[in-house]
Amino acid sequence: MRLPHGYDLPLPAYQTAHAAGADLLAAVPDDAPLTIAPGSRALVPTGIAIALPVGTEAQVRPRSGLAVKHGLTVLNAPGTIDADYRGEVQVLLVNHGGDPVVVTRGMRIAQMIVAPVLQMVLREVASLDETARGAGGFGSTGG
Ligand SMILES: O=c1ccn([C@H]2C[C@H](O)[C@@H](COP(=O)(O)OP(=O)(O)OP(=O)(O)O)O2)c(=O)[nH]1
Repeated sequence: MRLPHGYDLPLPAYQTAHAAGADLLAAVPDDAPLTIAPGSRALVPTGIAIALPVGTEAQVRPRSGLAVKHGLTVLNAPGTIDADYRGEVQVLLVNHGGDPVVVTRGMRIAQMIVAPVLQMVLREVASLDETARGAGGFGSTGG
């Protein structure tokens, strides 16, 4: 689904045949680009909402090019889009560079990866002795 302010933008797309992530576009207004000052963060709209298959998530990850060129990355990377979330996908950008970064409409700001999810079913035990391994770690096998 495209939200009203995202209508004229292309949908996120894979840039190569086997790319893991589809690039997310900034859906800031044409006449109101967003300037992110050094050390600041901004929640950037993408104009899209998605319905993921049950048993999957989408991860919002940084684009390496923006990180190396501008110090721009995703603050909460990887951002988690839950399968039952139906709101707008947003990208929390942070500017770790020394110069302000201007985010314009349609700029490829991050990438979205769909991945499988397993939910835990936790079972409480009274003691670690009930488990085959116990608490051994940090070289306990002699390595
Ligand atoms: O980078 C992100 C991360 C999350 N979300 C949306 C989708 C996700 O399903 C929802 C909640 O995210 P999360 O569980 O990480 O946030 P929370 O702080 O635990 O919020 P909530 O209390 O709403 O679960 O916000 C985004 O649009 N972009």
